[in-house]
Amino acid sequence: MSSARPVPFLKGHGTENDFVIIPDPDGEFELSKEAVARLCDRRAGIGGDGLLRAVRSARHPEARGMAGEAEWFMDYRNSDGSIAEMCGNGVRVFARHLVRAGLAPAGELAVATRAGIRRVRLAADGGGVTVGMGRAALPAGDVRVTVGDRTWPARHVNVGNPHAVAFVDDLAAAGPLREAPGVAPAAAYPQGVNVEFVVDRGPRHVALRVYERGSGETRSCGTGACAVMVAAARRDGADPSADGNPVTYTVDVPGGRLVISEGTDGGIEMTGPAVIVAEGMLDPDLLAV
Ligand SMILES: N[C@@H](CCC[C@H](N)C(=O)O)C(=O)O
Repeated sequence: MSSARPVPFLKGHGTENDFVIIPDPDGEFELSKEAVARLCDRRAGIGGDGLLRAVRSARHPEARGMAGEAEWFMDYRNSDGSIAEMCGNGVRVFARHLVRAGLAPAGELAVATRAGIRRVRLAADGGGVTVGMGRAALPAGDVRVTVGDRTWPARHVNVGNPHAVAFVDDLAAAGPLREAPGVAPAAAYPQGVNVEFVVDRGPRHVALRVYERGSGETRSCGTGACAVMVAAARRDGADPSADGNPVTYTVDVPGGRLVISEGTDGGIEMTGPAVIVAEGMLDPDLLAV
């Protein structure tokens, strides 16, 4: 242990997509890729699908321009230490942490992310958390997802981060997902991609498995669930901005359930749980890797 002070951390999850949270209001910590991977390691660290660093927007170069609207910046990292634009489950957990720690009032709060500002609604005493996830973009062009000798057509959906959504007959058909599925054409996703496999469960009710860029298969992905909702709505002929009616889908993930709506302005809202399960102190050497 070095002479540096221990560093506070928390652990939380949203539909079992789990995160290490590092409060860093003044942006003091240089978190290397290696340090994040170590913290997210389930044996050598705390363990998590990703890491959320809570920095005041005014103290982070990527968020300074949003500081007037959003006091806090969610610096999100995948478990391999790579940076991502946005995390839908993470932003709910992030908001839960801020309110629980008295750093933001319950009600509506704006969070700065690399994909822009996200507005989150939550009560002080727990319950579901609702996030305005912005609009989805659906770039044209055919995309295909391959696992072993199976290939499925997929829909390219961007909800701040990139997704390939494949409708399948059976979630087990994707196999154990120990490796990233193949996605073609690679040029469609120059920064890599998150892949969702989806089955129908009933009218406007789907279930998914996800292989996340930078984290592998996880128990849930909030942005992935939003991408799936939009892909399912378009497949089902529902386009709220063209039809004038909002559309709501229930999206089951291995770790729980998310409810997702697309409004007539194209804005997506996601509601789901956000739980803090532990807090403690880290050996500062872990951050210095
Ligand atoms: N689990 C997240 C998504 C995290 C980022 C993703 N792996 C990426 O690299 O884009 C979610 O809940 O949205």
